[in-house]
Amino acid sequence: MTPIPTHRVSPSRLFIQCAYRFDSANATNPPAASPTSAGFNFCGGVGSTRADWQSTCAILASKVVSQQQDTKKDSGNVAAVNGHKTLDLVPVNSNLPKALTITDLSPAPMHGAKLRVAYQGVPGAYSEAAAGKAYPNCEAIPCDQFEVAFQAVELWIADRAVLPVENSLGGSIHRNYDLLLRHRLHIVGEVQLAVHHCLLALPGVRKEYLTRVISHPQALSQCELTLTKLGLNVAREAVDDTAGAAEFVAANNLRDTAAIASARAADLYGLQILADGIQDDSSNVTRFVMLAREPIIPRTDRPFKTSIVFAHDKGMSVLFKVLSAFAFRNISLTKIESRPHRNRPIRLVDDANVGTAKHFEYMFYVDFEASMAEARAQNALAEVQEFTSFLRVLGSYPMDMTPWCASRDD
Ligand SMILES: O=C(O)C(=O)C[C@]1(C(=O)O)C=C[C@@H](O)C=C1
Repeated sequence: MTPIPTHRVSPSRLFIQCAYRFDSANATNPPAASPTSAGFNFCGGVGSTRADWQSTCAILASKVVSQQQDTKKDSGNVAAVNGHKTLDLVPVNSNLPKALTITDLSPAPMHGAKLRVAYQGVPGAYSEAAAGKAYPNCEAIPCDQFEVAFQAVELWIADRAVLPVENSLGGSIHRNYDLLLRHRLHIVGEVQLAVHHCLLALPGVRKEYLTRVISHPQALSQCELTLTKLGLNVAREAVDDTAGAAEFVAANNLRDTAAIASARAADLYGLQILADGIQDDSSNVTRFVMLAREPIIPRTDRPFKTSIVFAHDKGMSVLFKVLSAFAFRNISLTKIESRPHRNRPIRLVDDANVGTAKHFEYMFYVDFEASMAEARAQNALAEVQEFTSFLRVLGSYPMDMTPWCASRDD
């Protein structure tokens, strides 16, 4: 069997300060939670008893309601952008040149050419298709590792990176959650892609000849049951990306190995499709996020999502308190993920001199359905900061609302 090469992993570098970073190192001087625009001041410390906590929650909930009513009253020609109100005072005259707005400045730098979008994999990878869906007509730049896609943006080789974060069958792509934290890029969008896997082999090869199936680990796990149903109880080996697996089979003229990849990969690398639609569920979908060096300006005129990551040191029911900061403001959470805290994996808890218990420490990633331009989101985060030792907004970005379709031509 031809061994599968391992790829180089480049070291990480360059850190850019996050525009929305709330850092508990500055906890004595917390950032204003837009108190003037919302008529709502940041709530101070929360008492330690259950009664204290419940009454704080009740106060918060009533303030949120009155704040929402106030916002409705003074809407009119005043727009709230990131907690600041802007007035539209100039009468419209269509003959005059239109003033540039902040949103004209925030989209992609175009270099007079196509937007350059880095993705992990080689042409034919699903990440390439996601890049095309997110930015039609972009120049997709293949990268051998996720880390390299991050660096391509950090070093201005690319304008955006597109990164898979979760799949409806395989779950979260944990490595990318860790990378989001290690790098300083901002999430500026999301895109969901129907993933339709094919079993690919050299022309003339039959299923009976196969001794091995290779693909990206996510693709292998998404097709696990179907492979067994097809009688392919052969070795399954993980490689860096699906299209790379197809390319490898073709380049090495392997007649005993099949790849799981897209129909486009079959075309590109001259392979035949032995079986079509081999994902274990026809509604197999992967969610990708788009990353940029600068955040986009959050808006309120369309549905937005915000992604945060936080950690906490100690305290009772911290996770409950954090999640209720969203619940009391009717903000829906769409995702929660925990990852081991790399810098502080474990915490020792003194148990009244009897002994010490060890607790694992985590970073929590939460996605919620609100824009950072909304006072309710700003207030929720100001409150979350009270309970956490670290809080970072990874991005506030438009939700992918495109109707989902399971077809291969999606
Ligand atoms: O290997 C590819 O083609 C990829 O784009 C990566 C990836 C992933 O990481 O999940 C993307 C979508 C599919 O879920 C399978 C693999």
